[in-house]
Amino acid sequence: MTSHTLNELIAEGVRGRYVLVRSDLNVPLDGSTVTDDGRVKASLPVLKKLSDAGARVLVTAHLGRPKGTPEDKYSLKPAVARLAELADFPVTLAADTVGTAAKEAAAGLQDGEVLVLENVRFDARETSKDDAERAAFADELVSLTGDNGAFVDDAFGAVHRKHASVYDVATRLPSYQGDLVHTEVEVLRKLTADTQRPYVVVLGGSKVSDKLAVIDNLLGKADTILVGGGMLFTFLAAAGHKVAGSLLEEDQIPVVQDYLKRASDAGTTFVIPVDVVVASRFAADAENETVAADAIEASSFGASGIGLDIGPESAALFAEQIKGARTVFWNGPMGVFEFEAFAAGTRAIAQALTETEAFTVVGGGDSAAAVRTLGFDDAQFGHISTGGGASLEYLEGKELPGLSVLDR
Ligand SMILES: Nc1ncnc2c1ncn2[C@@H]1O[C@H](COP(=O)(O)OP(=O)(O)O)[C@@H](O)[C@H]1O
Ligand SMILES: O=C(OP(=O)(O)O)[C@H](O)COP(=O)(O)O
Repeated sequence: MTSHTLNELIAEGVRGRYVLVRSDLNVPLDGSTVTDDGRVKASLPVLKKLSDAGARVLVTAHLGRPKGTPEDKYSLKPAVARLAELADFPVTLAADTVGTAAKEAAAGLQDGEVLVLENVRFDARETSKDDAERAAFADELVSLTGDNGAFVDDAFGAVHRKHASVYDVATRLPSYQGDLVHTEVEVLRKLTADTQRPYVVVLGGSKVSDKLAVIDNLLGKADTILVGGGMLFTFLAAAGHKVAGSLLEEDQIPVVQDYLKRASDAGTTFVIPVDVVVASRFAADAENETVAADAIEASSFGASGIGLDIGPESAALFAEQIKGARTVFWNGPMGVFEFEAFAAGTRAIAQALTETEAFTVVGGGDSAAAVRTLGFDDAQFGHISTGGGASLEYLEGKELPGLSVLDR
């Protein structure tokens, strides 16, 4: 199956037409400062193409995980300010998503102008499991496009989400694949069609249950899974160890125990950290010490210690696996890399990826941000993907709602 492309839409003619574009502007922020603008830069080419062709562009995007109601800290303002700085075409942000402000701004849009609607997740219907609720929100988004609108999905990072702005709008408008989605899918398609072994998957980050879910389908596909970041504590707990105040999803312990049981039959080896950097509290200047992974509660911080990075022995163990691999996929920082004291594990893994002969893919908003803020260059990796969860689910072989809905 194939999707229609942005170039086809442009060839059809878009001057004066409203084109709804789903972009991924979910950038990491420090207050209102964008700490990595990778996703903004990646979203720019499609918006420019449409603007140059004279379309009236309406952009939908999310930031963070607000609870279905407006919250200033999840406003798209910083991301859109950065977009406007980088763009050589007019970009503005509507004060709401489908309310009076958005309607008025959309109605006044001129050819070649880009209007970003406020965070779609400020409306609970965006992520609702109820089809009718999502449909009602999608109808409101689509109504902003008049009677000759089109939809372009360029938000690769969100193609695994069956959300109104990703999925439902595509069932209502002529829909096209954006160039970013196209490029990302091409790289991952080649990777899955011809995976060179050993195939090592490195998992970390803080979206623990999301990432644990993908392991199910990676068993048997990956030769080795290196477990770091927030999810490592659920693995340690599954092995019977205490993890003090570290990030733990207790309800996931049986899931992990099941994975550990099935792993050897499936031909997949898990490598779990042997040491952990434990902090007195979640802060950049927290006291910290490195302890054995099975003795987190024996650190001087006792039951209140929080594991914020993998230790140096674990990093060396992981680096060795990466060096012996022929394909490496990495999603999720090994620790809280935003704090220098807890960035060493992530830095060591990034370094190992730059030194291996393997084809390397780094996926995820924060993972991409980590390699850049730690001083690495995009060119040192095979591919830096804007989507972590999305690329993992693609590699699992799962059908992604945001992609299949574009298939004709
Ligand atoms: N041990 C840990 N405890 C808490 N948070 C962690 C830990 N290790 C990593 N993180 C956090 O995980 C976040 C990134 O997670 P995630 O969103 O899953 O990654 P990505 O965006 O690359 O998919 C980072 O902000 C990092 O600080
Ligand atoms: O940041 C994102 O995904 P990622 O952390 O898996 O790379 C995407 O913007 C999707 O966000 P979501 O995981 O809140 O749906």
